[in-house]
Amino acid sequence: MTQSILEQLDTVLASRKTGDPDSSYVASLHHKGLNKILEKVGEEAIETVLAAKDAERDQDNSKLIYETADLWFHSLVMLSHLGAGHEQVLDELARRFGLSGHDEKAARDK
Ligand SMILES: N=c1c2ncn([C@@H]3O[C@H](COP(=O)(O)OP(=O)(O)OP(=O)(O)O)[C@@H](O)[C@H]3O)c2ncn1[C@@H]1O[C@H](COP(=O)(O)O)[C@@H](O)[C@H]1O
Repeated sequence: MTQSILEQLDTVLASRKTGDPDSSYVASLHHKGLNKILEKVGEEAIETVLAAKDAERDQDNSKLIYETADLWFHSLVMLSHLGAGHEQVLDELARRFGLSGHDEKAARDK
C-alpha cells in the first residue's frame, strides 16, 4: 500500500522537530515554539475565510483551495508540535460518522 499524502507529511513534520531551523520552514516553526505556530494557524484561518468570501463573489475556488491547504498544513504542524497527528483527527471524524478508526482506515486503504 502506498502512503497517503497525510501520512508522508506527518513523517516529514516529525523529522523536522529536530531539524535545522535555518534550512527548514517547519523546523523554524518548531524552534520558535507553540505561540508562533498558533499565530500562523490563526493567520491562515483568517486568510481562508477571506478567500471563501472572494470565491463566492468571483465564482472561483482556486485561491480558497490554496489557502485551505495552508490552513491544513499549519494545523498539522500544530498537532505534530503537541505530539498528535492526522490519524487521531480522522479517527474522531470516523467516530462521529459511526465508523470505528479501523473501519475508516480500511475504507481509505481500498
Ligand atoms: N506544505 C508545506 C507548506 N505549505 C505552506 N508552507 C509555507 O508556509 C508559509 C506560509 O506562510 P505565509 O504565506 O504567511 O508566508 P510568510 O509571510 O513567508 O510567513 P511568516 O514570515 O509570516 O512566517 C510559507 O513560507 C510557505 O512556504 C509550507 N512549507 C512546507 N510544506 C511542506 O513541508 C515540508 C517540509 O518543509 P521544510 O521544513 O521547509 O523542509 C515540505 O516538503 C512541504 O511538503
